[in-house]
Amino acid sequence: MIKSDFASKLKDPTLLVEKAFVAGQWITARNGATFDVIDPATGQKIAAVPDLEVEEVNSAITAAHRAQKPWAKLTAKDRASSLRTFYDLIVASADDLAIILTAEMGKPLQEAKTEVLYGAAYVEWFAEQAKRIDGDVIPGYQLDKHIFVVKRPVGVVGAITPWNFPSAMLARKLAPALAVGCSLVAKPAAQTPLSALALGVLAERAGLPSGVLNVVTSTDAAMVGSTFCTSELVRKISFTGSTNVGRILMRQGADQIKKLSLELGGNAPFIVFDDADIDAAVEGAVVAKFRNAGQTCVCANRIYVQSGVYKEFSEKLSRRVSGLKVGNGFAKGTEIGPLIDGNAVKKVKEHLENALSLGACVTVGGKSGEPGEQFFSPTVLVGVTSEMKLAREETFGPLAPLFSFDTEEEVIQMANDTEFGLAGYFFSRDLARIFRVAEDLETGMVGVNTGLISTEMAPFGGIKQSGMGREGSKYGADDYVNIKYVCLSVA
Ligand SMILES: NC(=O)C1=CN([C@@H]2O[C@H](COP(=O)(O)OP(=O)(O)OC[C@H]3O[C@@H](n4cnc5c(N)ncnc54)[C@H](OP(=O)(O)O)[C@@H]3O)[C@@H](O)[C@H]2O)C=CC1
Ligand SMILES: O=C(O)CCCC(=O)O
Repeated sequence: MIKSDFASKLKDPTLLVEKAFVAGQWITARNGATFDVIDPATGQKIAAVPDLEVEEVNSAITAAHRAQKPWAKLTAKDRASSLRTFYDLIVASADDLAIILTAEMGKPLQEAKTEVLYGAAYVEWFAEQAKRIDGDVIPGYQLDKHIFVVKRPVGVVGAITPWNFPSAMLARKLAPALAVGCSLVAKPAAQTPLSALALGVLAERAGLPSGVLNVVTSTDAAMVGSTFCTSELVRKISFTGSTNVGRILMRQGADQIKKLSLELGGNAPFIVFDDADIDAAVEGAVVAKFRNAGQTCVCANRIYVQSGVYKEFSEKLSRRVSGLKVGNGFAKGTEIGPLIDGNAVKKVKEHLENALSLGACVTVGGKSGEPGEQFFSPTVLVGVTSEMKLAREETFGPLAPLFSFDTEEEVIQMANDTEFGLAGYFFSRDLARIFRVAEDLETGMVGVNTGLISTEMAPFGGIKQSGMGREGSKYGADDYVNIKYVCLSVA
């Protein structure tokens, strides 16, 4: 049983479950194995969930397969109505879901609530879109030929989600999948299974038929991934996480030409031109860099500042960052929570030390271990160059490195000099430049004069090694349907 403090804060304690959700049943592992969920702020165990094995993952896939066709046979309006009920339940439980999220992942409570509502917005959006999975009629190539285009659900979807957005990343996969008539088996990150299980509770309450949504928990992510990829019943994998694991899934899915959506790592450039509103650029940089303590795939990883405003921008950003409050996500006013684990802290330290050894200087931050082992103070680095590790690798932590540049041409070349292409940001007031740079950045998403681009209404996704497919918007359903054309001969 859970005895942690956070559990006593819940208005509805039944949202906190320590069982997996398979075929409409809340199950333990057949061999009784469990694994611990740890609060990254305190290092304390907060729950233990089943450590499922391959047989149980296959049971979930079979259940999803059994449930899928009857679910797809419902009218779009009926599916929309179930999703709308699910959305209403998520919103009604947002405070509790945020508490669970902060406890397992560490982000500040207010940010956790924002994430829960952001995820819910995908459910609402796709409840609306469910009724708009329109086909087409194309003029025939002969007088008797009539060409109808219909969109059919791909079938069972295997979804693998990361720890950094444990609620929203699952919501934005399950919402389009269920809206178009797919069923889904979700595997949340082992570090953050509780938010996904809580969504399972609400899906059940919303009356989603058994097996339409399953949540399997396991420490053997490689087993779950390969089971999804090799099962003939799973027709599509939707993954958010590291580029490395994305590659593994692509290789494993190759034999069956598995349909894939991959939302992978980024190395986002954030550019401040001489003509920018510097105060707005500072605010944009704080959001783009320090949201979720820098643990977001769209976080600014490389901040390029034109030489004429470098001093002003670095001073203003350093001042602003020095005011950010670091602490336990449950503490009032906390803006930066802990990093997810010791490896995350190690990576930030490594990037920092490498940059310092090559000549960079810290203007603010640079310290770890306060108020706990997994905390890292928000840091600004000046004198950064492209030889440093942080220019090539995603830091995934609260480290803001400031590069200097002189010309637009030079910065576009620097910004695009990466195998990643997820998000890019820039600040400028020159309209012609805005169009040029927005077109020239090799990324799937561009924020102009803003550091926040995430919304359920826009197509989220990357190019190059940042992945394939889009989540959200009217395009988001495309990844979950097959296009079929019917050629009808009526003379
Ligand atoms: N695009 C993004 O949003 C994210 C990017 N990242 C990047 O990746 C780095 C490492 O983070 P990490 O959490 O290790 O990311 P991973 O890619 O390892 O984890 C993401 C998800 O994939 C699962 N997974 C791990 N290995 C496999 C496998 N062989 N087959 C199938 N699924 C697998 C994980 O399970 P489990 O947790 O149980 O191991 C988790 O559910 C970060 O520092 C960051 O740079 C990380 C998270 C999100
Ligand atoms: O880091 C991620 O994988 C998700 C990005 C969150 C968002 O802004 O949608």
